Amino acid sequence: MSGWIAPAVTGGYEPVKRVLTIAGSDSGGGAGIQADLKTFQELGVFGMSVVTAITAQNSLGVQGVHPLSAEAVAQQLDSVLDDIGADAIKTGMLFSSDLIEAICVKLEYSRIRSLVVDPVMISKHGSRLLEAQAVESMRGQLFPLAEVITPNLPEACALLGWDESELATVDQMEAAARELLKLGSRHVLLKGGHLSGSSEAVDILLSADAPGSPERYIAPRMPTRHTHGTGCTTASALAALLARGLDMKEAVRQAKSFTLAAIRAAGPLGGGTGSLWHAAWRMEGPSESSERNASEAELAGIRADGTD
Ligand SMILES: Nc1ncnc2c1ncn2[C@@H]1O[C@H](COP(=O)(O)OP(=O)(O)OP(=O)(O)O)[C@@H](O)[C@H]1O
Ligand SMILES: Cc1ncc(CO)c(N)n1
Repeated sequence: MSGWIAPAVTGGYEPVKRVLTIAGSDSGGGAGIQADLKTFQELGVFGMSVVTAITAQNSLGVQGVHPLSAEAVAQQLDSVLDDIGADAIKTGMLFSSDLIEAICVKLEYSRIRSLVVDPVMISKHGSRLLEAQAVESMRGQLFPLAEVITPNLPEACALLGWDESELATVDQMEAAARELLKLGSRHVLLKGGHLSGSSEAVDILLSADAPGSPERYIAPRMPTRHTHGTGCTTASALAALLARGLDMKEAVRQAKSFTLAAIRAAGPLGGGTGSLWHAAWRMEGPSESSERNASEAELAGIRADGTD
């Protein structure tokens, strides 16, 4: 709690929540730190950033990756956590085991409860954003600290050692979520954006409190190629909403809805995969209402099915 009361996106005044992203910079502005900070601002929390790597990146791909030293990352973390503090933290591109180890030392010490780990590995264009040998550090050291991990399908396969053909249906997604939960996080949100041949975008939430009861979140799949930054946006929205005190199921519902609105409004910036428009949710809800209630306004189109 920051002790700072400010105008809230939901109307009225609220204590300001502090949310930190630990991630890579995307020069094109669509993913990484840039997507995270835009999302935080839209969802009414105070955004902060610890940069792990600079990428030279645009809609066509990743042209360069320049990691920072573990010392530079640890120093940024100290600067933020020793003074300002954080109500939630989201991690994205962490690049190497050296960086993961340095980050885990600080996170263990800070005892942050709402840690959202987006296990970023490979960009949509196929560039490595996490060294292959760092996958083990992520699984073994970072996941047990996480409130929730948010892998996409290729990341889930890499984490479990599965072939992608073994993760091609929603039932297989539920089986994968059960295996991912064994890696030590309190929740798993397995994102189905990469599930081909489906008219729906289905995500699975599984909680350690109810490991036999997966929850399906179902949205219409937007027929667009402009999806750069969907994963970063979902995970940072989740961190912002958890910081604001929503429970996990409601936070997932609203994070998915926020991302869906941003995908719907995404456009052709550059010659390749365009980026999301993070301000879109403002236009989709009943903006005439001063009691702007995201759980109704932003949820048009999202279904949550308990499948116990
Ligand atoms: N075309 C689409 N229409 C609707 N929702 C989508 C679409 N593509 C992805 N999503 C949703 O966006 C969210 C992010 O999922 P996705 O699997 O794309 O993440 P990702 O692969 O990690 O993204 P990134 O490219 O940033 O790494 C999920 O909730 C997913 O269901
Ligand atoms: C810096 C960065 N983080 C995450 C992603 C998601 O793939 C990306 N493309 N770039």
